[in-house]
Amino acid sequence: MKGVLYLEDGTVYQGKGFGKKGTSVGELVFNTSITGYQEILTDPSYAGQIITMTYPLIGNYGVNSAENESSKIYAKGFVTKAIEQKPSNYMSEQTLEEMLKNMGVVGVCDVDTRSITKKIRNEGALKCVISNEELSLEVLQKILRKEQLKEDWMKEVGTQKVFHIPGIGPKIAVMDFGIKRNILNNLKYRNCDITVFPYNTSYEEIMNINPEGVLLSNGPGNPEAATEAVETVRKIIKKVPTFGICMGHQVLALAVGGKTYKMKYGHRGGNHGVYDIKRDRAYITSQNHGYSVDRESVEACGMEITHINLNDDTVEGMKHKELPVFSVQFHPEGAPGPTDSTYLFDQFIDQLKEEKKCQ
Ligand SMILES: NC(=O)CC[C@H](N)C(=O)O
Repeated sequence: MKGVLYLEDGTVYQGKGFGKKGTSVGELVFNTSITGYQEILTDPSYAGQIITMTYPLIGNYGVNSAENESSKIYAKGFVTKAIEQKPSNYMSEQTLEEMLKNMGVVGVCDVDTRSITKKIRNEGALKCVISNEELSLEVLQKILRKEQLKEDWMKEVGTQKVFHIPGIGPKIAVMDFGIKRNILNNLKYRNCDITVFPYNTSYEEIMNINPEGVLLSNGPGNPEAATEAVETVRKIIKKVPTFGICMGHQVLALAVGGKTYKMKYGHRGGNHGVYDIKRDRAYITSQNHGYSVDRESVEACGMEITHINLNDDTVEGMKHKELPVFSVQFHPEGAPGPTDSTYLFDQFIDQLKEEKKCQ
């Protein structure tokens, strides 16, 4: 089966097809992780995107459903140099190709992923059509032109119904913009009593459960499209300690009156150095975002910068100067090592205890 990527600037990459037979349009991005392809694919924050892995050998330890970050793949396509068909891992249940077929994702391999990455780095994330259906370039071009990229994915990928995970610890309300399972696991591990709310839940409904803390999740799309959530978060942070992760961090920035912007090609990978200013420590972090918070805009709205990206100095974390409200752009639950930056979940829980003492 042949496979092809056709980019909006007319560039064509031809290779082999794998996964589901089909054609789809998305934003072409690259991820620099060496492992974690399964967590990457099932991270809902990739909705609408076509993921190119820069590491050439993908699929070598197979797939184990316990590692999924959600029950679906929201990405539109997957691109790798080589895909391993005979994984070696006693926990593997299926090959990556089988997973992509079962979950309906189009794959292309045997293309020069270094050249694709260079292209994205030079020109920014590009609109692209991925296909393994052997269509002509004219047809692909038409499909590419016809389809618009969506920006408000966060409104549909999260839970559609409120659900509760009982616990004996602090009562946490989660605003779900497309949450990764491991964020919930980190709260469960700390015994939290968790209620997860769909996008568009009103401030009143969230406050009805009397939460001790609110967690703003990760999620796909442009944070500026999450207008309803921004309004709700604006009210919440005045009343309840809040912790934002990735999209949650960006929504918080907008809620305090700051700005976000689209980066040229974003940060996606398990190897991004981040400096924690207060702890005077650097952490290797897991990341997946295409937007970023504008530093001056949030500093002018009562926020203090707590974390900085060591590659490009962008904002990686912030906290409110007066309220118990903080956030990070990277994924503390995505620890590339065993627990690297999970101290942030402890910081959140400690803050709730402090607040309780003061009441
Ligand atoms: N992982 C996330 O929450 C991503 C946030 C946002 N969609 C971005 O790309 O910047």
